[in-house]
Amino acid sequence: MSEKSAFQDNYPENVAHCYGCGRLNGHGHQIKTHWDGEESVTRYRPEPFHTAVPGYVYGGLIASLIDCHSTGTAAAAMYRAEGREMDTQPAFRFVTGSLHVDYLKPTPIAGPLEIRGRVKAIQGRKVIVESWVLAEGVVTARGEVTAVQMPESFFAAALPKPGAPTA
Ligand SMILES: CCCCCCCCCC(=O)SCCNC(=O)CCNC(=O)[C@H](O)C(C)(C)COP(=O)(O)OP(=O)(O)OC[C@H]1O[C@@H](n2cnc3c(N)ncnc32)[C@H](O)[C@@H]1OP(=O)(O)O
Repeated sequence: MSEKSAFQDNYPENVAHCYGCGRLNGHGHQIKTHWDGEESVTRYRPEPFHTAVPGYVYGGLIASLIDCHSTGTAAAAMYRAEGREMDTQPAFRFVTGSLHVDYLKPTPIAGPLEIRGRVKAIQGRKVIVESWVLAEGVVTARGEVTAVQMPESFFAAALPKPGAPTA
């Protein structure tokens, strides 16, 4: 992996459609996360339609940014722990087990946001990541995600059952 490529650019194609972080989801946020020393960092510019109260960002977007920033950080941390590049096999794939967000201050919608994360613990198949959202250097939200390595059954469950009606 080049130092410049984002964590999400290395996700295998079959997990690259996530609304928050999938590079193959044209309707999604397509966040890009990198290491900055021991911290991970994502920069994201909200759009006017991400409004909660005029002038401020919708909390669901903030939760989504924390979520995908943190699951990406979890995956990158597991590669780091094994001394492996993110484009090597077998791939680590993480999903959200739990997502907690504290909204500390209204988040201004004008200007870019920075999401920063730090790994609190790696425990077996689980990585706990603490993340912060900053607007103009001020922390407006804090989150904690327990990311769990995705079991293979996750893929099987997503496949339509033979004979099942389609929407
Ligand atoms: C890197 C590529 C990533 C690309 C996609 C990123 C998308 C990320 C953002 C998302 O939106 S993901 C979608 C939302 N999340 C889900 O739909 C997950 C639904 N839940 C599940 O599929 C399963 O419950 C889960 C995979 C999370 C856990 O099932 P397992 O059968 O693997 O759990 P298991 O019982 O073996 O527990 C493994 C460890 O995780 C812990 N754990 C399980 N569920 C948890 C939970 N919900 N919260 C916190 N911890 C949890 C569990 O306690 C245990 O810890 P310990 O080893 O310390 O005992």
